[in-house]
Amino acid sequence: MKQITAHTAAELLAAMEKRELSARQITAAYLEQIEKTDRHIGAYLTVTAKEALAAADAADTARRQGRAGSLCGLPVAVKDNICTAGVRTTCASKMLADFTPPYSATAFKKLQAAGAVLLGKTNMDEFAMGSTTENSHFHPTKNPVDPTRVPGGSSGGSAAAVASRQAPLALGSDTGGSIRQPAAYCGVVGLKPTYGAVSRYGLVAFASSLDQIGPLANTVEDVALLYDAICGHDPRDATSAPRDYTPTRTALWQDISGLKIALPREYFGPGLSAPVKQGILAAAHRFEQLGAEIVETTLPSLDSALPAYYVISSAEASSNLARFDGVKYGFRAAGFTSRDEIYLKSRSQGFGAEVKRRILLGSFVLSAGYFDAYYKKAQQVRTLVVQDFARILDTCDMVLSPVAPTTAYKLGEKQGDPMQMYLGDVYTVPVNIAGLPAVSLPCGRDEQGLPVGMQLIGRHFGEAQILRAAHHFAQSYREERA
Ligand SMILES: NC(=O)C[C@H](N)C(=O)O
Repeated sequence: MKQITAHTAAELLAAMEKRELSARQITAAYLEQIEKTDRHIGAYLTVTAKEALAAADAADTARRQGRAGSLCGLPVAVKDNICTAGVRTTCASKMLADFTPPYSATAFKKLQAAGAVLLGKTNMDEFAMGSTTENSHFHPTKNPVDPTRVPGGSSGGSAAAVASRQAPLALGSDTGGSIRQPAAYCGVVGLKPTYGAVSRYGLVAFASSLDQIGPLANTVEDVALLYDAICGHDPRDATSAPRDYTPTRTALWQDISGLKIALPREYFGPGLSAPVKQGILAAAHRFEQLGAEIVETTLPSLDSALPAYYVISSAEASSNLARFDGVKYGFRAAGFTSRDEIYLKSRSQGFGAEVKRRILLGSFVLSAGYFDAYYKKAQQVRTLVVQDFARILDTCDMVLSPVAPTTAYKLGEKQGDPMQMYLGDVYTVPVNIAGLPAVSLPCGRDEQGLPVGMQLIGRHFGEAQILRAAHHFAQSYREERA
């Protein structure tokens, strides 16, 4: 018999439906796995063991009484920038190290309403700024595939939790690749939903025009299951899209023959490593064998999307993070003699180096005299990126793309070189800039056995279609490896 934690969420759900397993057994098994392995991985910042077992019992009761929601009894890990009422939500920052929110994010409320069980809160780069989870105030997270390497970021804790079987499902957030890149580095599946598909209410804001909450799991089906539970209109988020969301999970098995998949040639420029290039080309070939058509195309805005992202996201961050001033809530430095000194000392001591870098960069590009040259220009580039994708997706169903230029690198390798770190986001940020959905999933391994990821970028609200293509790909890829 397989260990409980070796199952997919869909399998666990089926086992609970047949009364072969209880939510308590499942939750206890994951808590035990956390206890055993998280010392070496560092995926979690907070583990809510007692509350999880109580929630599992409540889920078992609900199921017995015929009130089981779509995630009834399934454990889930939640990134620590998603507010959970009564449970510490730190954003992996000293600034919020003792912050317990009085309310929950809508996405988390939806999980609870569906019967999910919170296992704990996962590590991340401080305020989601970074690509390695090394920018956490608390500790770095290690990649479960090779603990000398980074798990990616900023949702590195969520990806590592799923990859090390410390959770079957996890929520992350993605501003410029923060779900997709750690999924790729850890060899799991992650979805960045269409901007507006999942409520941002209760997600601590980094860059409001780019942030989205999304699911991570070991299979495409589990990602679909979790996405179906969290998407939907929310009047508390003014950018949430009022529309009908049809379940994506049930559509996964529909045929994909005849799908048109675009492959822009700019992806293959300098910087793309050989193993990732091979993985993407092999994936394209596999899609052709599955009956899809690969269409070569161009994405001329690719190179300018990256600087535009860092201008826009930092500008928005400098404004969003102004609320952390040592007065209303969060960290307050000791030894001040004036109001200005509270601000100055609290922010100087409460934020880490990367967060300060982004605030400075953001304030600079918004300042009088520089606004037109940087911020306005970046917004113009944003329009070009939107137009590029619109042109491609007018005739093609989706775009096939690398997730990151390389596989997971060593801990500490890029820590002192922020520019190198930023360059790793070249393939993921255009998707946020255009507000499109994209799923990241494994498509190969390099010589050292490290996972290579690919992403499928869809039309706005085209989650069902990209998940379907990803599911077919993963099925055939797994069959071959087995
Ligand atoms: N937040 C993200 O999506 C990660 C991106 N690497 C950033 O630092 O902005």
